[in-house]
Amino acid sequence: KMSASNLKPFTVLVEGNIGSGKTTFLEHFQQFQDITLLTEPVEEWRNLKGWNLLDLMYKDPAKWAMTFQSYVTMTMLDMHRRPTSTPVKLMERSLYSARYCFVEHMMRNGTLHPAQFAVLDEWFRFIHREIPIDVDLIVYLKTTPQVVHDRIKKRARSEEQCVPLSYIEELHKLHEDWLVNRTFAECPAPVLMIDADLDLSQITEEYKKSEHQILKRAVDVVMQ
Ligand SMILES: Cc1cc2cn([C@H]3C[C@H](O)[C@@H](CO)O3)c(=O)nc2[nH]1
Repeated sequence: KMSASNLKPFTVLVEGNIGSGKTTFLEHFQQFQDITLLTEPVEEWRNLKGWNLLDLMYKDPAKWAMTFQSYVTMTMLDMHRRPTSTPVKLMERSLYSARYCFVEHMMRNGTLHPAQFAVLDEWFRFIHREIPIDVDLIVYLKTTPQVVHDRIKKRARSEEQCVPLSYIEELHKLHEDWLVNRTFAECPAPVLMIDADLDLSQITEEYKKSEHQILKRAVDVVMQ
């Protein structure tokens, strides 16, 4: 029974590298009224009381990565905890990709000082232990670094223009280790992989496949 104030909607995390088409994927599901879409709050990261934390972070990572990632953590927790009245909730990225992809990368490459990493890691562990975060499915938009690097250039989001291919490659490897190889971190839900290298015209077929899986699983879960 799909109660109106749905306490535990079927929650899907949409994960993938920068430029992998997450926002486009979410927009595809706007056609369904039974789904709440929560896109990544990039605009909040670009304007917190007038401060563009995203730009500050890209311009001087050593100085601003900690500030940026701690604000990202708060905005992600806000999204996880957002009550929805629909039976299905799609979220762009998560506390998990925040910790296992971005923070992990910034610690490994020395952008985050070990003491800063320790604080962010403790925040993640505390939240993970004390606050129920429900995830039922992860849709992984799998891409190759060169393809998304070209898209980032085309998309021309100003803050990202200096992002080197090496950064995209490292983020790709962390997504693969987390969601595919399962080498270093827990995966909180089953993973549905989508070939997101496909360009817009071809990818709608790919989305339709996931549509069936998402809506079918959602019905199974909610009708239990
Ligand atoms: C959870 C999470 C999302 C996220 C995005 N970003 C960056 C990558 C992109 O340039 C931009 C929008 O996704 O923000 C980041 O540095 N750290 C993040 N952590």
